[in-house]
Order: sequence, then C-alpha cells, then structure tokens
Amino acid sequence: MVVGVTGGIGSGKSTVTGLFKEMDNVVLYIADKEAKKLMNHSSKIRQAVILEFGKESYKDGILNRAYLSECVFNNKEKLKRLNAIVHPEVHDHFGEFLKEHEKAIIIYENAILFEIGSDRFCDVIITVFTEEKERIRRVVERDNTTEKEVLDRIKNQWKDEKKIMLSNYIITNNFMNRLHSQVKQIHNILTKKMNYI
Ligand SMILES: CC(C)(COP(=O)(O)OP(=O)(O)OC[C@H]1O[C@@H](n2cnc3c(N)ncnc32)[C@H](O)[C@@H]1O)[C@@H](O)C(=O)NCCC(=O)NCCS
Ligand SMILES: Nc1ncnc2c1ncn2[C@@H]1O[C@H](COP(=O)(O)OP(=O)(O)OP(=O)(O)O)[C@@H](O)[C@H]1O
Repeated sequence: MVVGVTGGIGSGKSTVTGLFKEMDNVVLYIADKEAKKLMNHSSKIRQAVILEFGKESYKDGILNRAYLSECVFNNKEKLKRLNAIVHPEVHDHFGEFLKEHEKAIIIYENAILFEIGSDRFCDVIITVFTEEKERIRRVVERDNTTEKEVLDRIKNQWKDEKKIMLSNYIITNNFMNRLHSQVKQIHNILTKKMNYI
C-alpha cells in the first residue's frame, strides 16, 4: 500500500515520516533524498542538467544545490525543465522500490506529490498542515536561510486548501506533542486496510 505524505515546505513531513518509521510493517521512500542521490549518481541526469544549466551545476563533482536553487526557484520555466529531467528517473526508481515492498505500508514522502502527478502512485494520501507563517519561521530557523528563499519555494507549490481537498487524512502540526497520536491513529486504520489487500 502506497501512502503519500505531502505538505508545503516546513510543514513537518519529515517529522511525521520519522514517527511512522517506528511503526509496524512500515518502509520509507523519501523522494527528495532519492532525487538528490540520482542527481549525483545518474550520468543521464548529470548530462542533461549540465546541458540545461551549465557546468556550474556540479561543484567538485557534487550537485551544486545553491546554484541550481538560484536558477530555478525564481523562474517557472527553468523549474519545469529541471523537473522534467529529474522526475521521470525518480518515478522509475520508485517503481522498482514498490516491487520489492509489495506487502508493506510504504510511506512515500514527497513535498510536491500533487504538483508533479505522483499522487497517481498512491492508495492513500496524507497532507501535513501547518500555517504558512509558522512554516517560514521553522525553515528559516532550521536551514539558517531567509524568508525570501522560503517564499520562493512556496510560490512553486500548490496552496494547502487544494492539497487538503484531495487528501484522505490531514495531520495538523501545531504542536509536536500532538503528532504521535495522530500518526498512530492513521497507522491503525492503514493496518486494518492492509488486511483487505
Ligand atoms: C533545486 C535543488 C537542487 C535545491 O536543493 P535544496 O537542497 O536547496 O532544496 P531541497 O531539495 O532540500 O528542497 C527543499 C524544499 O524545497 C521545495 N522544493 C524542492 N524541489 C522543488 C520543486 N521542484 N518544486 C517546488 N518546490 C520544491 C520542497 O518543499 C523541499 O522540501 C533541489 O530542490 C532539486 O533538485 N529539486 C528538483 C528535484 C525535486 O523536485 N525534488 C523534490 C521532490 S522529488
Ligand atoms: N510541531 C512542531 N513544532 C515546532 N517545530 C516543529 C514542529 N514540527 C516540526 N518542527 C520543526 O520544523 C522544521 C521543519 O520540519 P520538517 O523538516 O519535518 O518539515 P518538512 O515538511 O519535512 O520540510 P521540507 O519541506 O523543507 O523538507 C524542523 O526543524 C522540525 O524539527
């Protein structure tokens, strides 16, 4: 069973996913992390990225994230092109992962699940919700970045209302101490659903 976990930047997806990880029959697929690995190790992606964005895209052989962020998050057309290079490869990679974990609850964390059509892989979708102002505050603190940089990413993501309308479960992440019970409750339901698959 594929359970998509999505939500805007800084909403708490990784925190929620971390709680699921401790629960029975759960495996994780973190799309962001796998995308980065592929961008560093797939020669097909590397060549396409360099062709599109130049040699500066890699520094000492490693993906130059700061440079690429600068290129894409203020230019929708360029972001579209980067997405078109990276996402088909991530989707293929995820397809292989699925085959290996057919009997598990697969927690599939993806910040832009709906935006790139990855919701089509999911049996169930959870949106993690936190007010935008609080998300900005948390990310600025976590990444030692600026409000503008966070807003540049938010501009390229769907509004929460739209994601919520298309989700099966909403986790509200105002308080850390209220997260575990919400995650546990959903895990119990998913475990029951698994018995019917
Ligand atoms: C441009 C890159 C190199 C910047 O790396 P950086 O470490 O600064 O950011 P990171 O990847 O950790 O993303 C931080 C947050 O930005 C947002 N974000 C990332 N990629 C995108 C995107 N394509 N569209 C909208 N928001 C995005 C997400 O909320 C994410 O959690 C990187 O974001 C990237 O390669 N993106 C393309 C791959 C991708 O879409 N990954 C996300 C899901 S698979
Ligand atoms: N309820 C909470 N109260 C306070 N801080 C929180 C709460 N939940 C998460 N955080 C913190 O907020 C930051 C963002 O959380 P997290 O990394 O889980 O979000 P994310 O949605 O995975 O972010 P991104 O989209 O950037 O990958 C982290 O530093 C995390 O420790």
